[in-house]
Amino acid sequence: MFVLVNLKAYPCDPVAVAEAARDVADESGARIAVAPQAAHLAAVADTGVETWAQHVSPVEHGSHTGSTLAEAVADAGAVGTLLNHSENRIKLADIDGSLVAADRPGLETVVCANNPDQAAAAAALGPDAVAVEPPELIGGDVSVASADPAIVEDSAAAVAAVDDDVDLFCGAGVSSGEDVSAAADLGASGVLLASGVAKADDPRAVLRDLVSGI
Ligand SMILES: O=C(CO)COP(=O)(O)O
Repeated sequence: MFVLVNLKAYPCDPVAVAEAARDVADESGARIAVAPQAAHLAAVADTGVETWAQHVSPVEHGSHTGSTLAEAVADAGAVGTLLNHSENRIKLADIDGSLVAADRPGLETVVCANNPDQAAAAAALGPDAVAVEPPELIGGDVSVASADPAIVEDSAAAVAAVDDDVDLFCGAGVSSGEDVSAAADLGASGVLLASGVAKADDPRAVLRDLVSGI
């Protein structure tokens, strides 16, 4: 199971979380990545943790003020990017364009979706993975795997029906090893989470618990 920690715009110390994630990945052998603010990518990557961007724009080098260029996030040390997060929805054509952009410097890609139909549509665009995250459960205390197990199972089936090579991740409310195991049992091969780590008093302890069942 891949554990992808999205720091969103939370007021945590991205380097401290990254160091904890790096250490827990090293000691457990689990795959853990951290997706900080774009401005913090280099500092996070310098810790040695696997580093992801939260978004890249559907643009090439050129006159695109305010964009997040895929090559720039890769230069800063990112190896993957989220796209179409529930809090940063983009048009279908732009998801496609951002996937093309991410592919240029070889970034791995996870496209977020609200439900199985969107997961299937996202899978058709050929990302490495689709992450299903019901918006109403994001930031809450109850994991998607216990609150809505069917959405994970149905999304896994929907994605597999479109393209067997696309992985299915899930997220929203994931904060414990039990949640990660439950997600795996439902057919997910990764989890996407944020507040459980970014808002924790002791992110290292939460990360250790998250990977305890992997
Ligand atoms: O949106 C999410 C991860 O990208 C999920 O957020 P929470 O883990 O805070 O529910």
